[in-house]
Amino acid sequence: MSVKGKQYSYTEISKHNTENDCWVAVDGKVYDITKWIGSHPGGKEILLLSAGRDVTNLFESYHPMTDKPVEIIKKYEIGYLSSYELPRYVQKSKFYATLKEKVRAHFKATDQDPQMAVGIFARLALVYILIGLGYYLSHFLTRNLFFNMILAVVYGMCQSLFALHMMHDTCHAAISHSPTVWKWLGASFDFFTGASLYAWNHQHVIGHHLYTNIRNADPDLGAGEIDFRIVTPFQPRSWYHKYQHIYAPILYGLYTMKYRLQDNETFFKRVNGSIRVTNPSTFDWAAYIIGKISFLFFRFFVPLVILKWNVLDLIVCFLITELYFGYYLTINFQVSHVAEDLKFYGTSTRPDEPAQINEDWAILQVKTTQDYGHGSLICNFFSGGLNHQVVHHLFPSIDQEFYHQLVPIVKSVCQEFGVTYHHKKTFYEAIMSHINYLYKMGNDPDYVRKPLNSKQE
Ligand code: HEM
Repeated sequence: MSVKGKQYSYTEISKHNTENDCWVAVDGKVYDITKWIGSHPGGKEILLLSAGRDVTNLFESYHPMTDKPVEIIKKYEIGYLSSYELPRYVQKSKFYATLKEKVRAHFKATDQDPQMAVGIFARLALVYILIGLGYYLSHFLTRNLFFNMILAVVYGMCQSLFALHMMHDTCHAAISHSPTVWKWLGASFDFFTGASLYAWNHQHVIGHHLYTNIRNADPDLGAGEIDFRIVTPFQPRSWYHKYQHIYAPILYGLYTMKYRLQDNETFFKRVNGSIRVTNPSTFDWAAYIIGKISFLFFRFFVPLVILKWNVLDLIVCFLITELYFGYYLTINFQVSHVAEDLKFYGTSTRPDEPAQINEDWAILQVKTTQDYGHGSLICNFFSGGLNHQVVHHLFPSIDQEFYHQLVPIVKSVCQEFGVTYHHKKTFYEAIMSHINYLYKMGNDPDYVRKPLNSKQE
């Protein structure tokens, strides 16, 4: 058997996940890209995150403007992938290729660089100033509890904008072409918020974006058979789910606190929900440890020891900031994916052989995602462009400032291929659609849709 005809299981390729031994799988083929890592224009960090995995859809969605990677990777082919760790998409349509062609033509015609929007550095500077100012005002300005509670909200807002304008674009390599810029901006997220970008990269880039709304694969849907919410047709219903439209949105506030704790699992247990975590580098470890120390120092040591805050006042203000930050981020993501008319995929329990999703990856992104508030500068700024979530999922490495330009292109290709593009006029409509969905899933057993997994159809 020739080397290229050899079959490899996912357990075999998962062992090759270091700089000196790096394999990936794309479209059912296995590639040993160890020699290419140092030459990758997108940097070695993003390849190491992908190492030892099936990265078909990352490979397709992170090179939207060029076919060069397809040519290069051919040289490194060593065989075939014989089994899968996570669900795989068994449909391949011309939808994404057609869309990418039109998007490329758009950037060429308008002479714009998708990762270098005009306002990009001004926006970055603004959110860095805001997070510093938010911290200063909420801790140093006054000792009046009432004003401090208001300022705690302001600080929560500053952290949210920092995450949505800096961290989120950075994790998707959507700011500049420099892997060094992504690395250091990413580390500054750990420093300023105490949450790990390395953990987020696994949850969001490797998990959520590749397996959107697929039960037991998308980490944003929660794992385990019993969850505090029932949002997919594959979960057992419990009596308390009747009230999930009331309590779930309240619990969303705990998200950032839970997230910081979950970082520890990512680093020590090497798992993030359904996603296997690869070995963190010394840099990742340093960012994580410094992030936790700076969090404890700035959020507790400075106010309690240096500024001599009353403990109870600090706890109240700390919780307000955190709850606000938690709500802001979670609601932003939930209204885009967990709402009426959106699709969910998967199986009730994780089988030995994971689900085959009878769908094309790019089309699934459109079916599982909704936009809101197109044309509203307020929605655009305060959501970090994620009111154009469909475009973001299809082109994660394109800067958020371009999303609104791409919406008409995506809509026209959706129309051509008969795919419904979901859009709510306002944020209020989007949020109500999320709450209604929670209500219907919790209260109407008939609302549970037919499973969309090919294995169960
Ligand atoms: C495994 C084989 C891969 C090959 C052969 C490859 C090849 C390339 C090439 C040739 C470029 C330069 C593109 C240009 O000239 O515009 C590039 C850029 C890039 N790649 Fe990859 N790539 C691979 C995997 C990946 C994966 C899995 C990811 C995502 C997780 C990724 C993310 C990026 C990014 C972010 C850039 C930078 C784009 C820019 O700033 O212009 N690559 N890659």
